[in-house]
Amino acid sequence: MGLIFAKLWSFFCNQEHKVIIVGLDNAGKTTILYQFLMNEVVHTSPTIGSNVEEIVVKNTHFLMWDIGGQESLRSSWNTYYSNTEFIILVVDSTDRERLVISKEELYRMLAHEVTPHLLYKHKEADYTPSVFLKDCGFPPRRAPSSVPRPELQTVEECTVVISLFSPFSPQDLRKAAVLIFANKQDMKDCMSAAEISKYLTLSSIKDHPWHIQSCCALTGEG
Ligand SMILES: Nc1nc2c(ncn2[C@@H]2O[C@H](COP(=O)(O)OP(=O)(O)OP(=O)(O)O)[C@@H](O)[C@H]2O)c(=O)[nH]1
Ligand SMILES: [Mg+2]
Repeated sequence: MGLIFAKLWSFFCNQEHKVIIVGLDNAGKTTILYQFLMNEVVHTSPTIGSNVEEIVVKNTHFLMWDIGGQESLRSSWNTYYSNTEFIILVVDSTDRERLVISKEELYRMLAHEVTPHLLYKHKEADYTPSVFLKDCGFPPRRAPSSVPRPELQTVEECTVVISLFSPFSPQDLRKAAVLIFANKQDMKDCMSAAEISKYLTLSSIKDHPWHIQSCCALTGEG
């Protein structure tokens, strides 16, 4: 009996938690990732695609995805959403001009779900369930290839189909907690976490746990 509990305990303790690190280009995401991993500042160049690292904190494993923040890459952030438990949004606290874009990206992300355009596309002949599931953010290996194309009319029907094929919810970020890093606090004239929180209207976020933290990725403070 004790052995079973021990096994269950180790199974849950060793579970991997998926974290995505998002934010505009130059916000400091990659610097933060490697500060977490190595307690060091690494030389970075703009991330094309993503970096992924596993970080273990007190026997809890986190799979951290650092996703490139350039404008052309932001439309593919949603391909990283499936099974995400934590979102880290990194904001460059000196970048007042683009805080509005960070805000737009934050709310676009939180509103992400199976959108009607997927349903519309589904009516096209070559839009197979595997393509549909892939568009919903599931890895290709989870998408069944041999099942016939179901006739889906509503978001609810899609949700049922997806729940049959995948353990994940199509609204992948629905339960994700959000941590906002107000980075570059070492810089003169940077905005405080309180200012950023107010501008991003974080208090209006009711359906996700969230927290804002000021930090400096260069020193590891915060
Ligand atoms: N002063 C200061 N500079 C920082 C801080 N964090 C990151 N930087 C610098 O900001 C620049 C961009 O950092 P990155 O970590 O590459 O930014 P990123 O968010 O990964 O950018 P993309 O990969 O293009 O999305 C680098 O020159 C970093 O050294 C910080 O806390 N303070
Ligand atoms: Mg980067």
